[in-house]
Amino acid sequence: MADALGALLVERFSGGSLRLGTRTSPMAMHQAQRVADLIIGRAPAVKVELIPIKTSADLWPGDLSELGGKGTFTKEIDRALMAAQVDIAVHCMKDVPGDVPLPAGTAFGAYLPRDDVRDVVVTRDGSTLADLPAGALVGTSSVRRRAQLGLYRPDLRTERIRGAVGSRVAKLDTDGRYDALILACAGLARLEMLDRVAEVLPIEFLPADGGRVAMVPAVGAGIIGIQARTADVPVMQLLDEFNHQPTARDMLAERTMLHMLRGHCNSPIAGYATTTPDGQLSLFGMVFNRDGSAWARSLLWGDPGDPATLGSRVASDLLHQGARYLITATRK
Ligand SMILES: NCc1[nH]cc(CCC(=O)O)c1CC(=O)O
Repeated sequence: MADALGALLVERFSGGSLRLGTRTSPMAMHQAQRVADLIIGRAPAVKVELIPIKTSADLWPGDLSELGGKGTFTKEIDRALMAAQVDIAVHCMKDVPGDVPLPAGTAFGAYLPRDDVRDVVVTRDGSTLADLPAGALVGTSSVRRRAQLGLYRPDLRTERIRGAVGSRVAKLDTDGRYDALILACAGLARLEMLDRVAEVLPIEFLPADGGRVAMVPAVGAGIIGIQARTADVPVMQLLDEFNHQPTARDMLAERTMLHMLRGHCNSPIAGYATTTPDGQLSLFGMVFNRDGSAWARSLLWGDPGDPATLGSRVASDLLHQGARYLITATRK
């Protein structure tokens, strides 16, 4: 069979290379290389070039909420994509804002199969959260993680820690300030640092589980999305071949919920969709106040053919429970 798309891509990039925009951290570069390898595997005649782009979030050492919040991880890359300085952009979906529309004329054409969604505990000596005494200091910049720690372990203290994942772990090891970090399992896996995982946190609180701290994942956790210009037909067709349907379903359910909650980047919102063994799509959503002492939660099932409806049902349920109040109360 003639490879029509292959030929189309060769023609499209005959004058140069397919340029892939990415953030510059080791984790981002690893993800970008994964996407580059996929493209090279599919269309070996097309040259692929990684274009590392520093975003305002990477350049700003302080609190992200002071930077204006919206899209600090994506703004500069969005701009390069719209100006056709890059042809695709690779993002952690967790970092793509839910309260602003995607830049006009761009869309996520592919989601790669979802990686582990769970958060993990990293300590110097491998001790778990249960081992940490009252007053121990946990490093995390995530309002979602802080609220859930507050809900289950209000005796622990938390403090913001920023920077690339590898440098956070180095800081934990060397400066003795933090007793533990909470990080994404997927990020550590991409950095080949899974040996540092002291405890994988469950995504649900189960008394039978010894009452361990639960961490409902962030919307989009473990999902790499590939964005392109919708008018760029050959590229959009290529992305469509890479798109993993079950992951795309999860993503649509979770992000519909996030849009309807109008969550800003500083709102403690968690959401996790998955296909259950009986073929239904489930979505678990939670919204917290800052210290986790107040929250709303919803778990609903729906038709896997219509993830958006499930997302909006869970959002409505959360809104009926006062989610909007929780979100506005956490806005700075
Ligand atoms: N906010 C940073 C960020 N964005 C995505 C990941 C990990 C990979 C993922 O969940 O997609 C991380 C690191 C972390 O939270 O520890």
